[in-house]
Amino acid sequence: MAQWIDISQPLSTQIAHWPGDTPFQYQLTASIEEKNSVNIGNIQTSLHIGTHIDAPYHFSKNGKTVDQLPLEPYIGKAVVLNVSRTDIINAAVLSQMNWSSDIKRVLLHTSLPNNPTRFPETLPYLDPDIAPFLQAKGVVLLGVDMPSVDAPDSKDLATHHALNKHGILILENLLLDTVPIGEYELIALPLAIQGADGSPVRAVIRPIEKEEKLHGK
Ligand SMILES: Nc1ccccc1C(=O)C[C@H](N)C(=O)O
Ligand SMILES: [Zn+2]
Ligand SMILES: [Zn+2]
Repeated sequence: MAQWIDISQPLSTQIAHWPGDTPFQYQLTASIEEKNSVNIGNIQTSLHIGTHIDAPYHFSKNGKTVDQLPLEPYIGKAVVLNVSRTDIINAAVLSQMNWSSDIKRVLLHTSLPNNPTRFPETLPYLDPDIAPFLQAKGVVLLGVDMPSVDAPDSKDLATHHALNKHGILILENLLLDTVPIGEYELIALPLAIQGADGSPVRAVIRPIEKEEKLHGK
Protein backbone atom coordinates (compact mmCIF):
# COMPACT_ATOMS: atom_id res chain seq x y z
CA MET A 1 0.00 0.00 0.00
CA ALA A 2 1.38 3.42 -0.90
CA GLN A 3 2.54 5.76 1.84
CA TRP A 4 0.63 8.80 2.99
CA ILE A 5 2.21 12.07 1.87
CA ASP A 6 1.99 15.16 4.06
CA ILE A 7 0.97 18.15 1.93
CA SER A 8 0.50 20.55 4.83
CA GLN A 9 2.76 23.36 5.96
CA PRO A 10 4.52 22.70 9.27
CA LEU A 11 3.19 25.03 11.98
CA SER A 12 6.32 26.66 13.32
CA THR A 13 7.11 30.12 14.60
CA GLN A 14 8.75 30.65 11.20
CA ILE A 15 5.52 30.13 9.26
CA ALA A 16 4.27 33.05 7.17
CA HIS A 17 1.01 34.67 8.26
CA TRP A 18 -1.50 36.81 6.43
CA PRO A 19 -0.17 40.40 6.59
CA GLY A 20 -1.63 42.09 9.67
CA ASP A 21 -3.07 38.85 11.02
CA THR A 22 -2.05 37.08 14.24
CA PRO A 23 1.19 35.13 13.72
CA PHE A 24 1.51 31.54 14.88
CA GLN A 25 3.02 31.20 18.34
CA TYR A 26 3.68 28.15 20.46
CA GLN A 27 4.95 28.27 24.00
CA LEU A 28 4.95 26.17 27.12
CA THR A 29 2.80 27.42 29.96
CA ALA A 30 4.13 24.66 32.19
CA SER A 31 7.33 22.72 31.73
CA ILE A 32 9.05 19.68 33.14
CA GLU A 33 12.24 21.72 33.11
CA GLU A 34 10.61 24.04 35.65
CA LYS A 35 9.70 21.11 37.90
CA ASN A 36 6.17 20.52 36.62
CA SER A 37 5.06 16.95 35.99
CA VAL A 38 4.24 17.77 32.37
CA ASN A 39 4.92 20.08 29.46
CA ILE A 40 1.81 22.00 28.45
CA GLY A 41 1.81 23.94 25.22
CA ASN A 42 -0.26 26.93 24.32
CA ILE A 43 -0.83 28.27 20.82
CA GLN A 44 -1.94 31.64 19.62
CA THR A 45 -2.72 31.99 15.94
CA SER A 46 -5.01 33.22 13.23
CA LEU A 47 -7.11 30.28 12.06
CA HIS A 48 -6.02 31.14 8.50
CA ILE A 49 -2.50 29.94 9.17
CA GLY A 50 -0.60 27.44 7.06
CA THR A 51 -2.70 24.76 5.43
CA HIS A 52 -6.28 25.53 6.44
CA ILE A 53 -9.88 25.54 5.37
CA ASP A 54 -12.16 28.55 5.11
CA ALA A 55 -15.62 28.20 6.59
CA PRO A 56 -18.13 30.28 4.60
CA TYR A 57 -18.53 32.40 7.77
CA HIS A 58 -15.00 33.73 7.02
CA PHE A 59 -16.38 35.84 4.18
CA SER A 60 -20.19 35.74 4.71
CA LYS A 61 -21.96 37.03 7.79
CA ASN A 62 -24.53 34.24 7.65
CA GLY A 63 -22.21 31.57 6.28
CA LYS A 64 -21.67 28.21 7.97
CA THR A 65 -19.08 28.02 10.69
CA VAL A 66 -16.41 25.35 10.70
CA ASP A 67 -18.26 23.05 13.13
CA GLN A 68 -21.34 23.14 10.86
CA LEU A 69 -19.53 21.87 7.76
CA PRO A 70 -20.00 18.34 6.43
CA LEU A 71 -17.05 15.93 6.75
CA GLU A 72 -17.36 14.25 3.35
CA PRO A 73 -15.74 17.01 1.28
CA TYR A 74 -12.55 16.66 3.33
CA ILE A 75 -12.12 12.89 3.04
CA GLY A 76 -12.02 10.86 -0.15
CA LYS A 77 -10.83 10.65 -3.70
CA ALA A 78 -9.07 13.76 -5.00
CA VAL A 79 -7.26 14.71 -8.17
CA VAL A 80 -4.08 16.79 -8.29
CA LEU A 81 -3.99 18.95 -11.43
CA ASN A 82 -1.03 20.99 -12.62
CA VAL A 83 -2.00 24.48 -13.79
CA SER A 84 1.47 25.97 -13.32
CA ARG A 85 1.97 26.88 -16.98
CA THR A 86 -0.37 29.86 -16.64
CA ASP A 87 -0.93 32.66 -14.14
CA ILE A 88 -4.57 33.02 -15.12
CA ILE A 89 -6.60 30.00 -14.14
CA ASN A 90 -10.13 30.07 -15.48
CA ALA A 91 -12.78 27.65 -16.69
CA ALA A 92 -11.20 27.56 -20.16
CA VAL A 93 -7.87 26.44 -18.66
CA LEU A 94 -9.52 23.83 -16.46
CA SER A 95 -11.56 22.50 -19.37
CA GLN A 96 -8.26 21.56 -21.10
CA MET A 97 -7.52 19.10 -18.30
CA ASN A 98 -8.36 15.44 -18.52
CA TRP A 99 -11.50 15.03 -16.41
CA SER A 100 -12.26 11.53 -15.34
CA SER A 101 -15.75 11.12 -13.99
CA ASP A 102 -16.59 11.23 -10.32
CA ILE A 103 -13.96 13.72 -9.13
CA LYS A 104 -15.34 15.53 -6.10
CA ARG A 105 -12.11 17.04 -4.82
CA VAL A 106 -9.62 19.01 -6.89
CA LEU A 107 -6.17 20.15 -5.74
CA LEU A 108 -4.50 22.73 -7.97
CA HIS A 109 -0.73 22.87 -8.25
CA THR A 110 -0.18 26.45 -9.42
CA SER A 111 2.91 28.36 -10.57
CA LEU A 112 3.41 29.79 -7.06
CA PRO A 113 6.58 28.30 -5.53
CA ASN A 114 5.48 26.77 -2.22
CA ASN A 115 7.40 28.45 0.59
CA PRO A 116 5.74 28.15 4.01
CA THR A 117 7.93 30.84 5.56
CA ARG A 118 7.28 33.62 3.06
CA PHE A 119 4.00 35.38 2.29
CA PRO A 120 3.89 35.86 -1.50
CA GLU A 121 3.49 39.33 -3.01
CA THR A 122 1.39 38.17 -5.92
CA LEU A 123 -0.64 35.08 -6.63
CA PRO A 124 -1.78 33.39 -9.81
CA TYR A 125 -5.30 34.59 -10.63
CA LEU A 126 -8.21 32.23 -10.09
CA ASP A 127 -11.19 33.41 -12.10
CA PRO A 128 -14.59 33.13 -10.39
CA ASP A 129 -15.82 31.34 -13.54
CA ILE A 130 -14.10 28.18 -12.28
CA ALA A 131 -16.88 27.85 -9.69
CA PRO A 132 -19.77 26.96 -12.04
CA PHE A 133 -17.35 24.87 -14.10
CA LEU A 134 -16.24 22.82 -11.08
CA GLN A 135 -19.79 22.50 -9.79
CA ALA A 136 -20.88 21.04 -13.13
CA LYS A 137 -18.11 18.44 -12.70
CA GLY A 138 -19.53 17.52 -9.27
CA VAL A 139 -16.66 19.09 -7.31
CA VAL A 140 -17.30 19.92 -3.63
CA LEU A 141 -13.77 20.84 -2.49
CA LEU A 142 -11.11 23.00 -4.14
CA GLY A 143 -7.61 22.96 -2.70
CA VAL A 144 -4.88 25.37 -3.78
CA ASP A 145 -1.17 25.77 -3.01
CA MET A 146 -1.52 29.47 -2.26
CA PRO A 147 -2.73 31.46 0.76
CA SER A 148 -5.95 32.57 -0.90
CA VAL A 149 -8.22 31.88 -3.86
CA ASP A 150 -8.44 35.66 -4.35
CA ALA A 151 -5.70 38.26 -4.68
CA PRO A 152 -4.17 39.28 -1.31
CA ASP A 153 -5.56 42.82 -1.74
CA SER A 154 -9.00 41.71 -2.96
CA LYS A 155 -11.85 43.45 -1.21
CA ASP A 156 -14.80 41.63 -2.75
CA LEU A 157 -13.28 38.11 -2.49
CA ALA A 158 -15.13 37.28 -5.70
CA THR A 159 -13.71 33.77 -6.09
CA HIS A 160 -14.37 32.86 -2.44
CA HIS A 161 -18.00 33.93 -2.90
CA ALA A 162 -18.40 32.25 -6.28
CA LEU A 163 -17.08 28.94 -4.92
CA ASN A 164 -19.37 29.16 -1.89
CA LYS A 165 -22.37 29.96 -4.05
CA HIS A 166 -21.65 26.85 -6.11
CA GLY A 167 -21.30 24.58 -3.10
CA ILE A 168 -17.51 24.26 -3.22
CA LEU A 169 -15.49 24.39 0.01
CA ILE A 170 -12.01 25.94 0.10
CA LEU A 171 -8.68 24.49 1.25
CA GLU A 172 -5.65 26.80 1.11
CA ASN A 173 -1.85 26.74 1.43
CA LEU A 174 -1.25 23.14 0.39
CA LEU A 175 2.28 21.99 -0.48
CA LEU A 176 2.04 20.53 -3.98
CA ASP A 177 5.37 21.45 -5.61
CA THR A 178 6.70 17.89 -5.51
CA VAL A 179 3.40 16.05 -5.92
CA PRO A 180 2.85 14.33 -9.28
CA ILE A 181 -0.49 14.87 -10.98
CA GLY A 182 -2.94 12.03 -10.55
CA GLU A 183 -5.56 10.53 -8.32
CA TYR A 184 -5.20 10.26 -4.58
CA GLU A 185 -7.11 9.68 -1.39
CA LEU A 186 -7.26 12.90 0.63
CA ILE A 187 -7.77 13.53 4.34
CA ALA A 188 -7.83 17.19 5.43
CA LEU A 189 -10.18 17.48 8.38
CA PRO A 190 -10.83 20.79 10.13
CA LEU A 191 -11.18 20.95 13.90
CA ALA A 192 -14.74 21.35 15.17
CA ILE A 193 -14.15 24.79 16.64
CA GLN A 194 -17.59 26.09 17.53
CA GLY A 195 -18.57 29.25 15.72
CA ALA A 196 -15.22 29.57 13.98
CA ASP A 197 -14.38 31.01 10.56
CA GLY A 198 -11.81 28.39 9.60
CA SER A 199 -9.35 25.83 10.88
CA PRO A 200 -5.83 24.65 10.23
CA VAL A 201 -5.80 21.09 8.89
CA ARG A 202 -3.29 18.29 8.50
CA ALA A 203 -3.71 17.54 4.81
CA VAL A 204 -2.42 14.18 3.63
CA ILE A 205 -2.78 12.26 0.37
CA ARG A 206 -2.05 8.73 -0.74
CA PRO A 207 -1.77 7.69 -4.38
CA ILE A 208 -4.56 5.48 -5.65
CA GLU A 209 -2.80 2.53 -7.19
CA LYS A 210 -3.67 0.75 -10.43
CA GLU A 211 -5.57 3.79 -11.56
CA GLU A 212 -4.89 5.35 -14.86
CA LYS A 213 -3.01 8.61 -14.23
CA LEU A 214 -4.67 11.72 -15.57
CA HIS A 215 -2.92 13.41 -18.47
CA GLY A 216 -1.18 10.14 -19.29
CA LYS A 217 2.03 11.23 -17.52
N1 LIG B 1 -6.61 36.71 7.50
C1 LIG B 1 -7.07 37.69 6.72
C2 LIG B 1 -7.07 39.00 7.19
C3 LIG B 1 -7.57 40.01 6.41
C4 LIG B 1 -8.07 39.72 5.17
C5 LIG B 1 -8.08 38.46 4.70
C6 LIG B 1 -7.57 37.43 5.45
C7 LIG B 1 -7.57 36.04 4.95
O1 LIG B 1 -7.27 35.13 5.66
C8 LIG B 1 -7.94 35.82 3.56
C9 LIG B 1 -7.51 34.56 2.92
N2 LIG B 1 -8.26 34.43 1.71
C10 LIG B 1 -7.81 33.33 3.68
O2 LIG B 1 -8.94 32.93 3.60
O3 LIG B 1 -6.95 32.70 4.28
ZN1 LIG C 1 -8.34 31.19 4.83
ZN1 LIG D 1 -9.56 32.03 1.77
